Amino acid sequence: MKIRVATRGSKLSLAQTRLALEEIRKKHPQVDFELVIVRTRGDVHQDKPFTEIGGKGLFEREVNLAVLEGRADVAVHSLKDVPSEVSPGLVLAMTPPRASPFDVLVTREGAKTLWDLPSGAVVGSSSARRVAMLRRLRSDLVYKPLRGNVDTRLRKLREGLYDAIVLAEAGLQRLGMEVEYWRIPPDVLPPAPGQGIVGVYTLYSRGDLLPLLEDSSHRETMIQARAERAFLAYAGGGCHTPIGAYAWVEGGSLRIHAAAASPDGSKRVDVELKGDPERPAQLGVDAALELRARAAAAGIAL
Ligand SMILES: NCc1[nH]cc(CCC(=O)O)c1CC(=O)O
Repeated sequence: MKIRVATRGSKLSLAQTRLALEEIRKKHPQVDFELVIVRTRGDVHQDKPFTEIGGKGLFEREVNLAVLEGRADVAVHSLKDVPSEVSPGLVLAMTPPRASPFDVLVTREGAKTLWDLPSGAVVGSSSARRVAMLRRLRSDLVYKPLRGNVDTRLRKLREGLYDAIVLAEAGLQRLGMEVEYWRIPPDVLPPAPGQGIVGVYTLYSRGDLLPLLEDSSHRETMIQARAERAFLAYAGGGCHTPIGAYAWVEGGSLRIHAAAASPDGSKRVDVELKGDPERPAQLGVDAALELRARAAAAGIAL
């Protein structure tokens, strides 16, 4: 049996895709894979703002098109980059074990904390979530947009364009980068829903593939993925709303922490709930509705 795998061709995408395929192969050594590398508009225009080339999630949709058009059987994504409404017809069928869900601060001097940066220091990030949540604690720092792949971002830091940058720990781990950093506690900066999770998507109708994918999937990661994705779908955040959520299993129950902030960081609301690991989507929805109510009461527009 051969599975055609649609993926972006960046170093990080290929590392993530390889990880997912290795996980499937552990259970199903007879399966062969063929990569279908999709060169998306996001790979061609690295430096333009998202809004100019079609908005967040566009590149993932271009990869999904290969599945929808029958040029591939599955599509592999970094879950946090998949828009809240996934392309119609596709289901999340498999996730390898999650890497770190957390964000890290990399400064030019190494592993310095947010509180070690001098007033006026320039922090690079294009994420509304990262900027708003950090601005809340350090409104005296200067936040500047920063795009590009992980290598590019680290290069811009080394070149002195920034004093510090914020990255996903998962990206650094998967690329095997040896950089010193400070892991930002999740209560300071709640992760993006799905951060650190790789998702393998296929069509609902692929009854021939779904069982094979499902039994290669890492159970706890899939529970986290379902809770965080349901949260995202119901939180109603546009791509520029600073929201974060992280679900984890602890002592037999499923927990979720979610937060929303105003873009300038002046307001923030948090929600922590416990639920049944057998019903992860329910917990995600509950957390989203509770967060929306608290955000509305605090005057934060979601
Ligand atoms: N938006 C870019 C992106 N998409 C996925 C990752 C790696 C982390 C992950 O797999 O969630 C990154 C890099 C980053 O945010 O620093």
